[in-house]
Amino acid sequence: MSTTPTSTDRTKPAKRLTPPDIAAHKGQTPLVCLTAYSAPMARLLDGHVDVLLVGDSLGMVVYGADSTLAVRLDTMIDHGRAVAGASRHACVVVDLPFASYQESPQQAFRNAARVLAETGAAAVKLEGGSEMAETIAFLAARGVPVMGHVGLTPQAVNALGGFRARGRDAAEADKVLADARAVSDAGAFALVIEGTLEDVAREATRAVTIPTIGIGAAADCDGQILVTEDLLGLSGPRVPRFVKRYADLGSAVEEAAARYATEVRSRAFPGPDQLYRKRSG
Ligand SMILES: Nc1nc(=O)c2c([nH]1)NC[C@@H]1CN(c3ccc(C(=O)N[C@@H](CCC(=O)O)C(=O)O)cc3)CN21
Ligand SMILES: CC(C)C(=O)C(=O)O
Ligand SMILES: [Mg+2]
Repeated sequence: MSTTPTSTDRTKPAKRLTPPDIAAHKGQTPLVCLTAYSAPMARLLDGHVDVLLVGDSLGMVVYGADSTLAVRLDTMIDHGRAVAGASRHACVVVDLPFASYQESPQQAFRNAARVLAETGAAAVKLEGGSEMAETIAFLAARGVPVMGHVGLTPQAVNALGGFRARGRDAAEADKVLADARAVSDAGAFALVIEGTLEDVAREATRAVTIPTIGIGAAADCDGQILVTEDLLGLSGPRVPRFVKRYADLGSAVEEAAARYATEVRSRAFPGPDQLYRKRSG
């Protein structure tokens, strides 16, 4: 008897979205993108998103640093492997961390190749515009799909003087537009535009041939991304303006911890169901 495969059929591998599938979304329905750093989160999000980004924001969100600068390539690879292994539908993209690609196209290729080979992810993301065009072309020509990232580039926090929105004056607006064009022309398959004035992000989206993925950018972008912990209420009281909270899991975690603490102290936990006892009778 033959059976019709359904989306819940786990006997066949699901067709995972590829970088070319993502690129084909230019001007189509918005791309849904979220960050994931762990296997359980990847499992929960995978059926709902097109892209899972293993972002170097994990340095701030998971490891508590005040910038992304100290994140190591090995850390990105460990988290990338967890996310790629626990997902089957989304296109998994891993951020190249600070100082793992800025030195030369050769350095970028060596480290991006490790990411693809050791994680199972399909693509890397790197920050920067015209100054990274040569590197993006070098990787793209050698089998490494690249997602770009312009506007507010957190790895340049020291050069930018803080996590502040870009494109506020004419010179900055021109720079973001030129960067977006350079990344697209260099052969990136998609482009994150972060923390950029709405008009500028909208114009950049019109100016490039690849999908733009906004975060604090514009609803007109070809997709949107947020840090998952931010929208779940798990990343602290102060979040960037561009975050919308869709749940308050922080409060749920605190309430669960408080109930557990009460039950341990009163010896209500563990109860009979949580203990190994000889069968009676
Ligand atoms: N949890 C988290 N969410 C993020 O979106 C995120 C990270 N971490 N870490 C890496 C980068 C850093 N990002 C940030 C961090 C802070 C602001 C921020 O505080 N912005 C202020 C405006 C500051 C100003 O203009 O002076 C804001 O109110 O949005 C923005 C982006 C975005 N990325
Ligand atoms: C916020 C996204 C775009 C990112 O680069 C990250 O999570 O590191
Ligand atoms: Mg990042």
